[in-house]
Amino acid sequence: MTAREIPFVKMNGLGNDFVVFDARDVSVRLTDAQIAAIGDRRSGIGFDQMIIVEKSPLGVDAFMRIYNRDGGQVDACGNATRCIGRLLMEEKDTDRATIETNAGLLMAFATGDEARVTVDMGEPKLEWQQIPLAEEFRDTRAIELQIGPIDAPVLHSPAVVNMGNPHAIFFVDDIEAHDLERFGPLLEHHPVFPEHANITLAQITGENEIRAKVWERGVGLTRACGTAACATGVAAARKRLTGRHVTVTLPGGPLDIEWRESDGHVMMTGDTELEFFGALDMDTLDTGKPVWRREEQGAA
Ligand SMILES: N[C@@H](CCC[C@H](N)C(=O)O)C(=O)O
Repeated sequence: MTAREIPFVKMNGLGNDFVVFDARDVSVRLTDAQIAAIGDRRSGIGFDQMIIVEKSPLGVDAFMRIYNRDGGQVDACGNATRCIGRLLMEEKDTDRATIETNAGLLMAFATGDEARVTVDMGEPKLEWQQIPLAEEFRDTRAIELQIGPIDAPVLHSPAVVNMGNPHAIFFVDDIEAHDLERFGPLLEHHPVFPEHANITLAQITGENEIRAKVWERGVGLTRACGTAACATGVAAARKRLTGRHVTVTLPGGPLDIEWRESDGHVMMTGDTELEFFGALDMDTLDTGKPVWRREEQGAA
């Protein structure tokens, strides 16, 4: 490793993938353009989110900073929380870790299978100001949207939930019958969402079984979105479409979501994958084609 290289780990949760930098002992500061260059799947390393692990100001195991592929910083990422929880638990050789985020403190728990991690994602926020929405809606189980170019009436009344980030969930009969790639960007930027929103299509497929696909704010279609799965579980239970313990199956695989009765917290359990270790040449970041390499010995 040369002086200007920084190590990274490539991980994913159900195919929602991350480049993770450890900035606990070195400073990693990147511009929006540099983040977008690293995230580009053709000319960079490629990721849905970039994660920077920092020292926790509150003194817990670590602080997790999250960036979408467009370079925007966001407060929550469920799949990354499981991945970083796994890294921290392996590092400390313990069965739990506490992660500070801009959305609060999150706890990760080992399950006995090193790749499978449970995370306490905290309580969902359900008031219109907390989503946030631009205008008052008393009942966030279904809000009426005015959307010109989208013709299907079913796509006008999503449930909205904040899981540390804003989500709109449209319950439909068949998630394949709607072109999420076409209307995802319109809904993400709808004026009712002043901070934009992650857009989910959800289909009830059985008792406590949901299929979903997600257009992520700042990214686009992803293989999975952990906070969207949590928000979908909460919304389905609030609408009495399911109970409080569901399996949400995304294109990348299933997540077990339980909205606990005892304290209102959302528990999420699912797989993580450590893809490879690598090193990034910091001197090439502004060329638009960052140079990086895999570390052979790290491959898992
Ligand atoms: N993939 C994530 C969510 C990442 C942030 C999201 N795109 C946003 O802008 O809020 C997850 O697994 O939760």
